[in-house]
Amino acid sequence: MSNFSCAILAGGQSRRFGSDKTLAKINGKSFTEILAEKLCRISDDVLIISKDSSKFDFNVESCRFVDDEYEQQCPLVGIITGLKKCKYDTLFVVSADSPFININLVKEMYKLIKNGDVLLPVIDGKIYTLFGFYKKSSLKILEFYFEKGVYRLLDIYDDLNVFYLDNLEFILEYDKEMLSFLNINTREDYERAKEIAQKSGLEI
Ligand SMILES: Nc1nc2c(ncn2[C@@H]2O[C@H](COP(=O)(O)OP(=O)(O)OP(=O)(O)O)[C@@H](O)[C@H]2O)c(=O)[nH]1
Repeated sequence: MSNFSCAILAGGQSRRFGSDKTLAKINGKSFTEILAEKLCRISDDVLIISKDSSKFDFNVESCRFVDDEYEQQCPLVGIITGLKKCKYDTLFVVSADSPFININLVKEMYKLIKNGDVLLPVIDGKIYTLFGFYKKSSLKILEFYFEKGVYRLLDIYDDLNVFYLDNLEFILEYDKEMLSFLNINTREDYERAKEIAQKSGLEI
């Protein structure tokens, strides 16, 4: 087991999806449950963070359901809640709409964290804010911005020591198809995800 906690952010509004996407299923399991099962293989402290944990109807060993500390709707709230409640100093953060994450990539990324506050992958210039590691050392700054009403993560990183993992080869070594970065935002994304799961026979 690794020495980091994991937070599955499952508290969004799913406006583009049209219904709560964190409960949408592939092969009979919700995205959230698929992620919980994967992450509990690499961490003994997995938090499923949402606005109302009673919406979930599954249980996975070493996973805890946690309610957001604040009512505002944004991933920043989920991250702050996770950092306050997690057992380890380092928290892997992932959005609940990414059921295809590769846990070997997550483990290898963790090894790259040295003294920084945050580690985030960058692909084709895009920063993946919800597939990365956040240390407890980032909490004060995150809360400071939240209290000022700045909720957009990209507006906060300048004040944190962020390690940007801008190394495509490294990522491809563990996740050839880069499915870790596939977010399911719309119904079209959902249909595509079901096809991917079926075609590749992927263990998702
Ligand atoms: N815990 C928690 N997670 C959140 C919150 N807001 C968004 N998330 C999660 O953050 C991830 C990214 O959210 P988005 O896809 O940008 O937003 P969304 O509200 O889910 O979807 P849209 O309404 O279509 O933008 C998703 O996994 C959400 O469930 C929040 O307030 N609390």
